[in-house]
Amino acid sequence: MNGERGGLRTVTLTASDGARAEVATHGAHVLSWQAAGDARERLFLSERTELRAGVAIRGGIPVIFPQFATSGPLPRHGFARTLPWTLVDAGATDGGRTRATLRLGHTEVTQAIWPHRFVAELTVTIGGATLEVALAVTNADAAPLSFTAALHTYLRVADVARAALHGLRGLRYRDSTAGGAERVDRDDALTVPGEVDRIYLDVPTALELRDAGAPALTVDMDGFRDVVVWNPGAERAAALSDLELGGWSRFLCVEAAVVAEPVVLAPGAHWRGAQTLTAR
Ligand SMILES: O=P(O)(O)OC[C@H]1O[C@@H](O)[C@H](O)[C@@H](O)[C@@H]1O
Repeated sequence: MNGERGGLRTVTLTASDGARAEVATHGAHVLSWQAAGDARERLFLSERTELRAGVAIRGGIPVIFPQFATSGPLPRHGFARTLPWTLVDAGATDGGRTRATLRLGHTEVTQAIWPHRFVAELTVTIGGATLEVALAVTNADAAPLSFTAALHTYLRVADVARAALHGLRGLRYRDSTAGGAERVDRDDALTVPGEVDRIYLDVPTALELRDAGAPALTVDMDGFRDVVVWNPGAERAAALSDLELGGWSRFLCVEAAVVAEPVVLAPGAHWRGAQTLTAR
């Protein structure tokens, strides 16, 4: 079902079991998700975010492509999150779930700053307790292309100070709050005492977010090797003009990512990465 939110066109997906998600064509951005039989909103969306063409949305699931953060010459986090995508398919799947696919290809605008021909597709599938978001990229050029990417998922929590992310113990991470210093996580669970900005490398297992105010949520990755965990903390959040007062305490970003080693695609080659959230 097509609609509008702010100044953006949206597609609302409703599965037969009542699961629901809203996706803006701008950025192929998932704005909202509710699991079947549970009215709780699972994603955080800032009350102060702008919803208009060309502007990055604070919350939901920004699609980061073809550059993570400032790791290259492109605008921070690439251009996919601020460009219009095209809805190419929506409807029920054979398994009784509901899905929508949006596409972004090269244009004069992208080629002016990133001289590659590509097709990116984002497929959002809901049903039961899960939301699956899959990013697929095809190199439509005669030369190899390389990119980094992430699904910058803002998971809603009641209070980030009482939330804990399990499954990272023993893994290496780059600490972006310490100039990218590499460390090994020795904690039973990641908690958020202040700013957290880490790139975990080669994450082999599912993660579980436990939040004192809501049932747990698991995050599964397929094709994405890394996981970025980010929360600005109170001090840095104060400088984010698109985040409401105290908003930082109501989310933890857990981002399926491919950052440490860029994906390199030969001409005609294809890559796919997916993140599945499951409400417990
Ligand atoms: O404010 P932006 O551009 O949406 O980025 C938010 C954050 O995104 C995270 O992925 C990065 O690790 C952080 O360093 C960054 O601050």
